[in-house]
Amino acid sequence: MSQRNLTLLTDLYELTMMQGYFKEKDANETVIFDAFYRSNPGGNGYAICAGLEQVIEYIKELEFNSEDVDYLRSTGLFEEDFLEYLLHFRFSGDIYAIPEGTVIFPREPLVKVIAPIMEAQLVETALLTIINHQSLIATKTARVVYAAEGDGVMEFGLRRAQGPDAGIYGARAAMIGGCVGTSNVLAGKMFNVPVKGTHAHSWIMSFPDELTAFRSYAKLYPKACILLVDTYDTLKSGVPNAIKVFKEMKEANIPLTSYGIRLDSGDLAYLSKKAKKMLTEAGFPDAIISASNDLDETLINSLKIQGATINSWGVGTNLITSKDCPSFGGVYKLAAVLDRKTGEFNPKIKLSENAEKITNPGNKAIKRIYSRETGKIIADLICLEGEVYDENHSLLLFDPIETWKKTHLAPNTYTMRDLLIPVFQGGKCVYESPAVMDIQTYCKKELDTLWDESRRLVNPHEVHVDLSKPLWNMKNQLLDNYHFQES
Ligand SMILES: Nc1ncnc2c1ncn2[C@@H]1O[C@H](COP(=O)(O)OP(=O)(O)OP(=O)(O)O)[C@@H](O)[C@H]1O
Ligand SMILES: O=P(O)(O)OC[C@H]1O[C@H](OP(=O)(O)OP(=O)(O)O)[C@H](O)[C@@H]1O
Ligand SMILES: O=C(O)c1cccnc1
Repeated sequence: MSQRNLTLLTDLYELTMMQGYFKEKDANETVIFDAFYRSNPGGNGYAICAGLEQVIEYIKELEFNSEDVDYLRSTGLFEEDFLEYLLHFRFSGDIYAIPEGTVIFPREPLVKVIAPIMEAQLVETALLTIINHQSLIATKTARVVYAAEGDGVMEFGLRRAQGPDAGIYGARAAMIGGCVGTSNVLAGKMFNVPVKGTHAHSWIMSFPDELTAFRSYAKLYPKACILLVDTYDTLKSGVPNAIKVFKEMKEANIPLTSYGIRLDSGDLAYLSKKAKKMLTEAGFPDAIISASNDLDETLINSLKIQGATINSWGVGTNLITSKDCPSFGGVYKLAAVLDRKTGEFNPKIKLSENAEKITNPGNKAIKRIYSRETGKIIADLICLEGEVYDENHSLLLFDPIETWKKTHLAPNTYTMRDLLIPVFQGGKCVYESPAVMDIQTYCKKELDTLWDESRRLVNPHEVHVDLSKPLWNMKNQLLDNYHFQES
């Protein structure tokens, strides 16, 4: 929540390293850090990035107050000159980021921080916790919404979220990923997104009988009258009583605009088909049949295959916790250090036994390449800042590991777009976050740029993320230099 001071929301080592930079190094040395992730969550073919607005709020409000400094002093780890520096600390650097709601792929920088090393180091933890959480939930939601094949998906997870923050910002991310509404009222207010809901079993149980409970609900909420039919017996009591109430509404000339039932237990395929038949025969073919009960994309997909007649889905636990894949795995790595003498960035690389974990050095940009004919993504190209491409020329892409795998794009058959946009310049925010519902609209368009092969839930086709020749050369040069030093 934006009013809180999140300045100390960091791992202790960021602060101990900051003090080290302050004392042992040129504290103002400008560096580049990249935030990126290594593999798509939950076996998905892509991810949706989310959380930038909260990162921006966090950076804008970064400020150590005297209580923060007193607390740090009490740890006994920090010296007075450093604590004094913290009292005047402000973020003064540049940040580039991929806008929220964009389809993203592994290894591409989602956020690039160019700042004095002490500042760039401090923001690592909060930036990652925000981006990792919201991107995870937005991606999970995109899968659930895909399985629902155009039916509305409501986010019902607050009660099962891992605490208030996960509930609030998870709801925000779920809206970005495509939910039609959330049951979370605070999220509705904070982000100006639709709030939706039905009623609980307790409502039915608090009345002497189910019919009276339904009648009372319909009287109060005739315009959004979804009745929960499984408290006692779905087909023998719940659905017949709901039909009775809908008939009474019809007879009283109350317009039946948004009305129907919610199933929350039992065999949802069987019950929905039976309920649909009963509602249709009673003259209510357009009644909404919504379902909930530990749903996720796999179950929704299975229910579709079984011919379930459900057309509205309430999804809680599995979505808000991303239960099958509980973390996003975004990391934040040093990519370059400015050489004050030359004014050039010296690229830095992190080595690993695992080729996937070797970082991409330098000051980078990302070009998204689309087919001019279909508008679909062909590949992403990570290149060095300043590389110039011309869509009127041919383009040769190659796999950065299996370099013999090449794709040749003929002139004028593709278009290119820069993914990273300026967010902070010299410490000043230069970007205004769109409204969440506008991000959702943008995200839907983004998802349309994926081939269906990359959207399918199981074993999706991986979109290629290639390196430009200059970046590939730089990376290999650094690897060679390292091995040369070793030998
Ligand atoms: N036709 C179906 N195919 C696959 N899964 C289903 C089907 N119908 C329901 N499910 C799912 O099976 C799981 C268990 O449902 P089950 O009916 O066993 O328990 P329940 O009726 O929810 O009992 P409870 O009253 O304790 O909630 C839920 O996740 C539910 O969504
Ligand atoms: O199953 P989820 O995907 O997590 O969706 C949210 C669940 O929360 C409610 O159940 P709960 O038992 O908490 O309350 P209720 O009495 O309203 O059913 C609702 O009926 C759903 O089953
Ligand atoms: O409004 C609902 O039906 C609802 C809200 C939260 C959790 N389960 C259901």
